[in-house]
Amino acid sequence: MEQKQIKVAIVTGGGQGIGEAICKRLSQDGFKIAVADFNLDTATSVANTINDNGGQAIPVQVDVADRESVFAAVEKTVESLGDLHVIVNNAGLGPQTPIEEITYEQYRKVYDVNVGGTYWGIQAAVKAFKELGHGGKIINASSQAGQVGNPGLAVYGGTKFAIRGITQTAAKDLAPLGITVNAYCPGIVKTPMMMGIAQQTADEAGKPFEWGMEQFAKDITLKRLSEPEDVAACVSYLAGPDSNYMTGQALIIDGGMVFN
Ligand SMILES: NC(=O)C1=CN([C@@H]2O[C@H](COP(=O)(O)OP(=O)(O)OC[C@H]3O[C@@H](n4cnc5c(N)ncnc54)[C@H](O)[C@@H]3O)[C@@H](O)[C@H]2O)C=CC1
Ligand SMILES: CC(=O)C(C)=O
Repeated sequence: MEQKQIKVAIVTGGGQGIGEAICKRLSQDGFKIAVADFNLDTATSVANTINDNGGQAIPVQVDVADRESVFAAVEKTVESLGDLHVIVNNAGLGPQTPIEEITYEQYRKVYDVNVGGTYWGIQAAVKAFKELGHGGKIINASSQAGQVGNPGLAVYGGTKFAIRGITQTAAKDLAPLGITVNAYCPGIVKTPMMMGIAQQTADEAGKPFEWGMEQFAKDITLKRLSEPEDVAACVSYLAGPDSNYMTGQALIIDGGMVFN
């Protein structure tokens, strides 16, 4: 029987929402976790909860839009936790940006975090995997909004389509190094980001919050909003050994958002 080896994962945007659920789930799966977030307070709170529950976690402050900051976060993870096997490039921004009102600043900010953060996370992880002398798993956050156009989300959706393309390309580039690269595409998940998008949509139409959420939730096949833990369960599969022969894929969570 194969010996269970303790593995190490870094999760960006781990301080709240989907990233927090991923940190907690991968800890339950036996990973040591670096909870990496722009917000050190929330990262520390998530790491403390994991440690209080018998896991091993450290908080790491990172700005994923800043290449040096991402490399430093990955280096700190390896120094503190002894290894690195998985990076989850989860941090993202999702503002509503009606097409005629997109500004240069909005476009730059969202692309720097969502797309830049994915490039830098991939590069920093590859450097660490090479130095450690083994392969690894890179997991990127796309979205159902990276499969189909969503109203008012031209900037965000553009980044999430880009992340699918980067995932496919990196999978081919990195396969010779024993590194797999996959993405997860959540539907509509109960997190602060999604609440913000629904509120902004409602405000722009002069309608209540529930109407704003319904614009995104009406096509969900399973007829309920996704919990962050639903997404974390899929990421658990991508981070674990059962997905070893899978690369370049974008795992769609609630296909109904896409196939309706
Ligand atoms: N909530 C949803 O319905 C969906 C979310 N997603 C994706 O899942 C990922 C997580 O989303 P949520 O948990 O909903 O978001 P959220 O807004 O609730 O949490 C995002 C986390 O990322 C951190 N963050 C933001 N900018 C950062 C930066 N520059 N450097 C480091 N950390 C930064 C924030 O501090 C926060 O803790 C995002 O990539 C998002 O695009 C995809 C599909 C649906
Ligand atoms: C936030 C998001 O990814 C949506 C609406 O698909």
